[in-house]
Amino acid sequence: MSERVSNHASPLPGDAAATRGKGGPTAPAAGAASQSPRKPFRVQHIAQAKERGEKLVMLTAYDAVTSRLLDEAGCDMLLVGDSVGNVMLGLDSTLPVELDEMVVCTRSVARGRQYAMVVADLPFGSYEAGPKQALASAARLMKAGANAVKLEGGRPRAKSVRALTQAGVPVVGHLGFTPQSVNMLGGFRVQGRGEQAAETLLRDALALAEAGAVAVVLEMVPEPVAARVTQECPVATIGIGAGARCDGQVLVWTDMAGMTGWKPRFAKQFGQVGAALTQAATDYAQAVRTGAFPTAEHWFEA
Ligand SMILES: Nc1nc2c(c(=O)[nH]1)N[C@@H](CNc1ccc(C(=O)N[C@@H](CCC(=O)O)C(=O)O)cc1)CN2
Ligand SMILES: CC(C)(CO)C(=O)C(=O)O
Ligand SMILES: [Mg+2]
Repeated sequence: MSERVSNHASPLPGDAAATRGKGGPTAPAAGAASQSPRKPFRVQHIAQAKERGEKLVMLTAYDAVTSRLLDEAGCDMLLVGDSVGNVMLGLDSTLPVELDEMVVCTRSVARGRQYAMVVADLPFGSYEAGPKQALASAARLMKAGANAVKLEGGRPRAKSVRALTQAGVPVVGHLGFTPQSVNMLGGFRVQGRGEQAAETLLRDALALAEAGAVAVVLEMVPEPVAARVTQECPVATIGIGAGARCDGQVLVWTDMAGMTGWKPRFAKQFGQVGAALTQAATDYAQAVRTGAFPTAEHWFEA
């Protein structure tokens, strides 16, 4: 059985914590005798998935603890998104996020996972000046443990995508609504509506693929347009608010897990982790105040 299929087998069976970190990245999961062991998801598996019609699964992650949990869930790729600005830093856009901050998050996520491929966003201002700047910034993310970088934009980025690719840095593109350009795009709006805009989007995707991009994220693109790009573009598309006919899907993990009250319309809550966390903290607070915690098992005798 192929490597790729094994990545779709259920994640670490049994007690994942017990097997974690003991045998290195290709260690077979305990009790998986009939299945081939899960192997690290690598760049060639992206093309393999598109070819076979197997969906790519990507979530964002910003720290080691979350990285470990999402890796155990069987995610193919973890995106260290500049959405860390919105989600973790309390900002209202991704623009203020610094490369130094992305480096810290990337290092944390890379340490937390075992199998998932780590893709790190190049933040606003760290690559737009051209291939030299893009390579210098990407190198910092790769040294921090990223396996690929993501950058926003189409044809104007083609030269940089080529330079990074030739330097050994896999690049994921990002088209449609590109949050770093929110000021130019005039708000959080669907992109690629209308024949001409759709054509532009397709040309941008083809240019990124031609320049060596290994995948392209499509954000807030009309469903039929994303489907057409997916069909005509030789590299995998990963959609967010772009319909089900993309080669894969990505969501911001806190949106997916139900950590916040607000979420974009394109996100779905697959759990109520926010409510669970609040409940746990409420129980803790009550236990402290009533003296129910700690008890002897949590303290030390002389
Ligand atoms: N947490 C969260 N933060 C994010 C993203 C995310 O994925 N989730 N992704 C990036 C930003 N992208 C968006 C995309 C859309 C919106 C948005 O505000 N959408 C409105 C309006 C959309 C419309 O109809 O035009 C809605 O109701 O869904 C906000 C940030 C970075 N920050
Ligand atoms: C997931 C995605 C594509 C949303 O804009 C992203 O780039 C991020 O989280 O930073
Ligand atoms: Mg981003």
